[in-house]
Amino acid sequence: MTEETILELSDLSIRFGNQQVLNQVNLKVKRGEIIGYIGPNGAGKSTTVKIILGLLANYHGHVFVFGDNIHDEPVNYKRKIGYVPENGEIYDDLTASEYIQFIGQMYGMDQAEIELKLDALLAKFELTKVKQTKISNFSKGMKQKLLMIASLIHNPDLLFFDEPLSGLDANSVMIIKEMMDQLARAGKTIFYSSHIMDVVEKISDRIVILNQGEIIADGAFTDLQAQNKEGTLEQIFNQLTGFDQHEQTATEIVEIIQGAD
Ligand SMILES: Nc1ncnc2c1ncn2[C@@H]1O[C@H](COP(=O)(O)OP(=O)(O)OP(=O)(O)O)[C@@H](O)[C@H]1O
Repeated sequence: MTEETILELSDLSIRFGNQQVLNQVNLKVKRGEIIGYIGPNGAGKSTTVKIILGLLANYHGHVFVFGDNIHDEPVNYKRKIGYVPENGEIYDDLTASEYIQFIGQMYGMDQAEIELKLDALLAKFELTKVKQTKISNFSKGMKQKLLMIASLIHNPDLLFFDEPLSGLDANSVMIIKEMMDQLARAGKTIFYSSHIMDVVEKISDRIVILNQGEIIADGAFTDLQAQNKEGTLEQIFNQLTGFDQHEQTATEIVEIIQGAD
């Protein structure tokens, strides 16, 4: 088993105005790892991914992908990356086929390979019938499947999945979870962000918890369990992020909705 580092963040920091959004984040990710990158809303998860993808430049520290500093090698590494964004920008006026063709061409794939993989993947995701349909007519789950195809068509080595299961039905969720496991075993590295704790708990080799721009836990689920009193990832997460008010907050919301007597 190789110990090759695929991704390294070294003292990664960024601020927006007065807000320190990432504060000296250090992380090394090995080939074949599935990293569950989790944290409360606003913790800085998407910001981390955007920096790694080269979409934000005003950061401090260093980002190494496949061994190269992305500051010195800003384009080449992107060919081997796949990305499912949380709120997928998808070109509604294109058909499913046109969209995937466009993505495949962007990655420099040849036409025959795009066609072959497109048809095969559409069939597996049960989208063959809508190959020539405009994306604006797709359901949420259908769009999500198309984003998944777009992120994988060029056989990337490093995948960023931000809530990839959003809107998918139970059968599709099982396929994607199994697919991620098999991709990792084939040597792909997956950086997985989600708020669905039981999925993160089951699928991740390693869980990194980000809170207010800082890593507050990093280890296998069993390590996190050993270090904390709580049992499930959801409980560990709530304990580490200092949240024990869910019942009280829910009660107050219900009171507001119902109005004071
Ligand atoms: N371009 C920007 N300009 C100003 N502030 C920003 C910008 N991008 C992100 N932020 C702020 O940085 C913080 C972290 O945002 P980010 O989207 O990284 O959080 P997140 O952990 O992905 O949250 P969520 O779980 O809600 O998706 C938030 O307070 C957000 O308002």
